[in-house]
Amino acid sequence: MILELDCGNSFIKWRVLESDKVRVFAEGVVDSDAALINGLRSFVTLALKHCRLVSVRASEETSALVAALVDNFGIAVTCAAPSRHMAGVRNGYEDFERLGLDRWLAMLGGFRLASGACLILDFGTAATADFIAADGEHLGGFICPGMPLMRNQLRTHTRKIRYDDASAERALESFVPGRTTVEAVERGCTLMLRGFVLTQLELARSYWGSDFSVFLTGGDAELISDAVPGARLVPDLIFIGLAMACPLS
Ligand SMILES: Nc1ncnc2c1ncn2[C@@H]1O[C@H](COP(=O)(O)OP(=O)(O)O)[C@@H](O)[C@H]1O
Ligand SMILES: CC(C)(COP(=O)(O)O)[C@@H](O)C(=O)NCCC(=O)O
Ligand SMILES: [K+]
Repeated sequence: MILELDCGNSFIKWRVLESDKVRVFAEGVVDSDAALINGLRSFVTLALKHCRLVSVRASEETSALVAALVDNFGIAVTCAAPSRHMAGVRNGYEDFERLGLDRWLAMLGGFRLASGACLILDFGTAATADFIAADGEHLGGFICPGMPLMRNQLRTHTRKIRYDDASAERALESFVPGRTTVEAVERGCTLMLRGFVLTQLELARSYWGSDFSVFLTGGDAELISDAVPGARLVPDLIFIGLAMACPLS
C-alpha cells in the first residue's frame, strides 16, 4: 500500500492506495501529524510499503513528519521537489523553486487531464490561480487569501465578529444579503472568492478564447463551483500530480 500526503498550511490530506496504485483503501483530512499517525495506526489491515508526499510547510516541519512516518511505519518516504519542467509543463516562475509545490503538482495533474490550455484554481488557506498554455508553458498565477484567512482576519481584527462553525455552514445556504453577522461575513467572503474566479476566467478568455479547461480543487472548491459551470471539480488533483512527480517503481 502507498500512503499519499498533501500537507497544506491548514490541513494534511491523506489517502492510502492499494498495491495496484489505483484503488483507495482509506482517505481523510487531519489537522496535525499526531492525528495522522494515530488515525493510520487504527487500521488493523494497513500494510504500508511507501509514502509520497508534498508539503508547503517549513522544511523542519516536513522533516519532523517524515521522521515520524519512518519511526512508526518503517516506510521509505519520497517528497515532491521543485522542477523547471516535467510532463510537458514548464514552470513559469523566475525562480522555479519558489513556486508552491502544491500549485506545481496541481498544474501537472491539470495539464495531463486537459491536454491543452488550462486554468487551475485551488481554494485552501490561500486561493491560487495558475495559467498553463496549450504548449505547456506556465504563464504564472495569482495568490490571495482563501476562506480560512479572510474569515480569521475579520474575527481577529474586529471586536464584534464572533460566531461558531455550525452557524457559518448554515449561512451559506443562500447568497442574498446577510441579516446576521455570520451571514454577512460568510457570504461576503465567498463572494470575494467568486469575484476572484470570474476575473481569472476573463483573463483566460482573453488569452485563449473558449479553448481552455478550468479545474477546481482544494477544501473550499465546492463553495465556488456553481459560479463556474464548465469547470471540473477534481478534489484529488494534487494527488494526480504527486503520482506523476514521485512515481514508485
Ligand atoms: N473534510 C474537510 N476537512 C477539513 N477542512 C475542510 C474539509 N472540507 C472542506 N474544508 C475546508 O477547506 C479549507 C481548507 O482547505 P485545504 O485545501 O485543506 O487547505 P490547505 O491545503 O491550505 O491546508 C477550510 O476552509 C476548510 O473549512
Ligand atoms: C500559495 C500557498 C501558500 C498555497 O498554500 P495552501 O493554501 O494550499 O496551504 C503555497 O502554494 C505556497 O506557500 N507557495 C509559495 C509561494 C508561491 O507559490 O509563490
Ligand atoms: K493546497
